Amino acid sequence: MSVAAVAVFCGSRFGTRPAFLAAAREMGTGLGEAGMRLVYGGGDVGLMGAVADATLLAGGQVSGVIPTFLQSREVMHAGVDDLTVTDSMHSRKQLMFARADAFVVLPGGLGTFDETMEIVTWRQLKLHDKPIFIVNVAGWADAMLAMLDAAVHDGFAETSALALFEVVPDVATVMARLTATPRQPTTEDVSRL
Ligand SMILES: Nc1ncnc2c1ncn2[C@@H]1O[C@H](COP(=O)(O)O)[C@@H](O)[C@H]1O
Repeated sequence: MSVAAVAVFCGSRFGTRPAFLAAAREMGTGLGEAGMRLVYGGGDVGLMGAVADATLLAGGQVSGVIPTFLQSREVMHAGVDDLTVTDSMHSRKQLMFARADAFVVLPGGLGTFDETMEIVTWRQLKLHDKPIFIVNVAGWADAMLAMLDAAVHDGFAETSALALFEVVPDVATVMARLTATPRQPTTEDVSRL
């Protein structure tokens, strides 16, 4: 069975290039059409909102997880099937992790970098073994990937750290990989965080 639920990390802004919004919409449409549930940050802003809107438009299911203090800043999405309000950023991230079988990173800013590094380092610590895909739309992730390469070059990470995630060029490729990826167990992972 392929993955059932996919957490998407991406920007709360649209970014400057049209390719970013196009990728977010394509991602949401792909998940909806594939019958995979979107797990995301629960906001109705930027690329986050665009992924959720496109998933819903394609007939898909959406789980949003938003902390109380961001409810107004990220404009909690009123249209999602299942919206959970958490008491902290940490519990938001933990719940998103628990609900997802795989992680997809689309273009974004500091929050997206934080979420990406956390889920990668949790895998490095063997707290989970769920697949992580970084979609390098229009090269937006080049600088982040260069930083990781530098960590290996400078002796702060093993070369094997670069295999904790997979870099794909576009949404079509990540959808093909998600479809081919068997579902991983979820509950045991959560209890160790
Ligand atoms: N420090 C943060 N840790 C986790 N998540 C964060 C943090 N700062 C912002 N976020 C969330 O990430 C997404 C995207 O943020 P961008 O900065 O636009 O990439 C958003 O839901 C933030 O709440």
